[in-house]
Amino acid sequence: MPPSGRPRRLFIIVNPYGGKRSGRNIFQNEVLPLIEAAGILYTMQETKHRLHAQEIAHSLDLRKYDGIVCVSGDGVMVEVVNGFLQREDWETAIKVPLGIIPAGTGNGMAQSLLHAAGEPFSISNALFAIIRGHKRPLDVTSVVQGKTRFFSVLMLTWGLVADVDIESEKYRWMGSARLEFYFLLRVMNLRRYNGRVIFVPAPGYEEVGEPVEQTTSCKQNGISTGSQEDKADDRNGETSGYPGPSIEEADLEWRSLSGPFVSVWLGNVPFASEDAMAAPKAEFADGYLDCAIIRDCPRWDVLGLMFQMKDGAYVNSPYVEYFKVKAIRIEPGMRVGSSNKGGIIDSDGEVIARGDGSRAGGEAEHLMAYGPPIQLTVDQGLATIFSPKSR
Ligand SMILES: Nc1ncnc2c1ncn2[C@@H]1O[C@H](COP(=O)(O)OP(=O)(O)OP(=O)(O)O)[C@@H](O)[C@H]1O
Repeated sequence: MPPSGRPRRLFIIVNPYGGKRSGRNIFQNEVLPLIEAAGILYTMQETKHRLHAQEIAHSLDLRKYDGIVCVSGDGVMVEVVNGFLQREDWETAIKVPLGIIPAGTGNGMAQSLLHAAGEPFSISNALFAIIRGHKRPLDVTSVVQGKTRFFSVLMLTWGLVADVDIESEKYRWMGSARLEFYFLLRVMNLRRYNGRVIFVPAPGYEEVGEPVEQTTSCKQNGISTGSQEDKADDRNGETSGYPGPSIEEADLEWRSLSGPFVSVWLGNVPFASEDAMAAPKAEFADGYLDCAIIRDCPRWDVLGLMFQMKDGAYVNSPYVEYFKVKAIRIEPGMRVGSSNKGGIIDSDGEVIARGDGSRAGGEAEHLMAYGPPIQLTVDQGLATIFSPKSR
């Protein structure tokens, strides 16, 4: 990379399938002319299937490029992060700057970056950020259950939001109205999930929830902690690459909130999509996750909260508990009134656990089981992302 920080050589991954299937057009008509005018050399590759971007990021010769740009939704960029962190040379790989040109349904990262710099959401603004070469560090969250890991840079949802996002897929023929339609259906028949979240609060949030007696260790809960022992297991076992941050249980003050929950939303960046500011106080590299949790809430108030999502004002409601954590463990339970129906846990658009007894047509087996605890730990500023210069 030249001293100016401007990239000279980029690897560009285009998802022709995401969003309105416009990735290829956006690349040809909006990205290519500006990349060429800026004198940037590039290699372009279209994704051919799910997890293709992860495979590319896992095997690419990164010495040849100053950055990897995704013309896609958030999902493909998250695959790239996971591919980087599964490499033997993950420590170098994860420092390769990522760029995002919004071409998906969920464009939360692009909107978060542009909004933070006071710039309107547009493809050209996202592209200028990459060409200018400004960068910022980005937190990476390790989502862990036993020896299974997923790396997230955006969010994790359990309860109402995950149910609406995932279960409304069957109404895709409605276009974007499917989300509002299904949300209304869910509000009229509001589900609440039993369970508990335990967490290490960020400074300033030490009073949230109840203190937890530290008698159960992560190990007993089936959580791999990134300890020396786990790192040895990783070397011998199926996992190579980044083992996740190390957390020393005994030194941490854990607190808890018990369900039932209507919605649990954990965010690393402010926007979940172009028009949903789910975590208004989230920062890219503060080393914390923002939690917005709704427990008891009358159903028509839930509806009101959704109308205040655009600018993040919903977090001021007395029905929303909003706080920051360094680590959080979700212990997901069954729906209130049911002994066998659990919910959905979705991280960065990927269903990672599903306890509702169904598997949508063609959906791959889920990464994690619904029921055992799932732990999230944040690694401050581990990744790097091209970003418009902050104000
Ligand atoms: N050629 C392809 N065929 C099918 N799926 C693909 C292809 N290329 C990528 N994918 C998958 O498409 C999914 C969504 O991609 P992307 O991140 O671009 O959009 P999104 O906004 O997250 O989701 P979507 O627009 O599909 O709702 C990813 O899980 C990715 O693995």
